[in-house]
Amino acid sequence: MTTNAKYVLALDLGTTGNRAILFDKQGAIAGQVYQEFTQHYPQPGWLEHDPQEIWRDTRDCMQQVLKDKGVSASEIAAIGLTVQRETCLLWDKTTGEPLHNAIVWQDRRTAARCRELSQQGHDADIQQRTGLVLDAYFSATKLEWLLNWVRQEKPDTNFDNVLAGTIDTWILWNLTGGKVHVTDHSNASRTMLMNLANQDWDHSLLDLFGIPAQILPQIQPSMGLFGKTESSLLGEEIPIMAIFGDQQAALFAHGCDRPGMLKCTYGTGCFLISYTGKEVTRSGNRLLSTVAWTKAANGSGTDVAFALEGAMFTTGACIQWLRDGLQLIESAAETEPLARQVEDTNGIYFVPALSGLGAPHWDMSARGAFLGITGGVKREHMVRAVLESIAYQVREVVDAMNKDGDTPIELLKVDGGASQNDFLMQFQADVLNIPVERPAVLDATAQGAAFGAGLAVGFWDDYHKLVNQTSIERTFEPGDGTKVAQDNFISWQKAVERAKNWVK
Ligand SMILES: Nc1ncnc2c1ncn2[C@@H]1O[C@H](COP(=O)(O)OP(=O)(O)O)[C@@H](O)[C@H]1O
Ligand SMILES: O=P(O)(O)OC[C@H](O)CO
Repeated sequence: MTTNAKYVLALDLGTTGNRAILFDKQGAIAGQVYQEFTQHYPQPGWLEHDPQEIWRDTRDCMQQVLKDKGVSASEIAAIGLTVQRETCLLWDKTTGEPLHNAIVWQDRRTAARCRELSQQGHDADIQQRTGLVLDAYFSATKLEWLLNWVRQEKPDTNFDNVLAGTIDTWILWNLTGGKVHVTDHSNASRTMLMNLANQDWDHSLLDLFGIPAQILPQIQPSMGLFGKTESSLLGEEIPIMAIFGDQQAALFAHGCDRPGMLKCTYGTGCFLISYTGKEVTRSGNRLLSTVAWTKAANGSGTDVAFALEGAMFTTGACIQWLRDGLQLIESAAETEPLARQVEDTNGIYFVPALSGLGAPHWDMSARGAFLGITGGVKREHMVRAVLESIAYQVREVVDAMNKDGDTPIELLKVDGGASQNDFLMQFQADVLNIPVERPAVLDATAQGAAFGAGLAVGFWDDYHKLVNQTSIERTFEPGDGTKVAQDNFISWQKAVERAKNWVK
């Protein structure tokens, strides 16, 4: 680390947009640049991203934030990278060209393949090995699909030149000028190809999905040196010192490093994660066992922290759909005043299953629905019903976590883009009947990546001091709406049952 290091640079590459954020020595945001990017929907239930667009935006955001703030590369101690998980791609290492768009975690094109694997009796074995529920959400069947597509559409492809990876691996490879092909344990644990017991690629699963081991990246601890940026990128080499899946990064930023501590991130989807300790904990209620983060142990080996997770696929994505699909609103922020203009939803319920349902249902064939529409329903009711449905989903996952754990959840720590919606947060506190605590820095994913990188490079030295200085901006206490919200939750669950198994 250079002596004049003043910042850590976090690259937070989400499903909706990419961000570069500078964090100063106090752990506060010193500057940021954000760019939303294109969602490609080639068929119903499919979703792709252009990997080159993600890389270009990442590079531009990085260069722009330095320029805006007049910061030089020598002032950056390290880079921390955090990404949307499971989304994966193949590329040619000689040309750097992707062979196909990246298939996004929300994409359901491999649902039939998952059902086939389930009929063949693979569920329990896959869950035992990976901690995950057999579902199209994870990378394994997406990579299988991509490989089959290449074999069919580009039969001359030389697979010795093909590399595979999740978004962290793709960006790391580009940041390092094509030198480093690596991922970290938190991202690898979401591929459905990593064995939780030894945190390495599971060869029987690679065989099952027909994935050649040599195209996969090496797996490294989440905190430690991954490589250095190519000097032409920012003027000087900068070490990349941390990589996390974005949801695990947020857990790290919230200081959740003791069993029972948990957080919920409200982004494109909602992800409730609870730190469980140094051993794998298994859920009896269809939650995922996953790696929280890892670091090289003193001496030898790796220290591994595990978590339980409830993943809800489309929450902020439904707000984007109101804006871009239905064109019912002009901005996400507008949902709050609109929802407040009406007393209730006028009897309608929204099922936010735009990409099927994740935890605790795991129904790949559920689809979104408005139920209970009558002639008096206005756009304000529809907007309100969408916001309420986000909170109801979180309630279902909190219920599942409560069934799994010995101690009931008494507080929900939140973050993410949609957590800035006060109406939603108050409704969340009401429907859970517990307080909801919102930090001043809503981008906990970026903060987690920065903290991991800064601690690994010695820019900061005390994790607990760092996370404790993050201030709470507001706590939402359960209010007058609690009884009604809880009654309506029961009706909403009935609506969800109607929308399940929709696509045959
Ligand atoms: N005020 C708001 N009310 C509701 N949703 C919001 C609000 N602001 C942002 N969002 C939603 O939050 C999401 C973006 O949050 P972010 O944490 O950046 O997501 P990601 O990391 O998935 O890209 C978008 O889906 C957007 O619609
Ligand atoms: O893009 P986000 O922040 O909603 O996160 C996406 C998750 O990582 C998908 O598992």
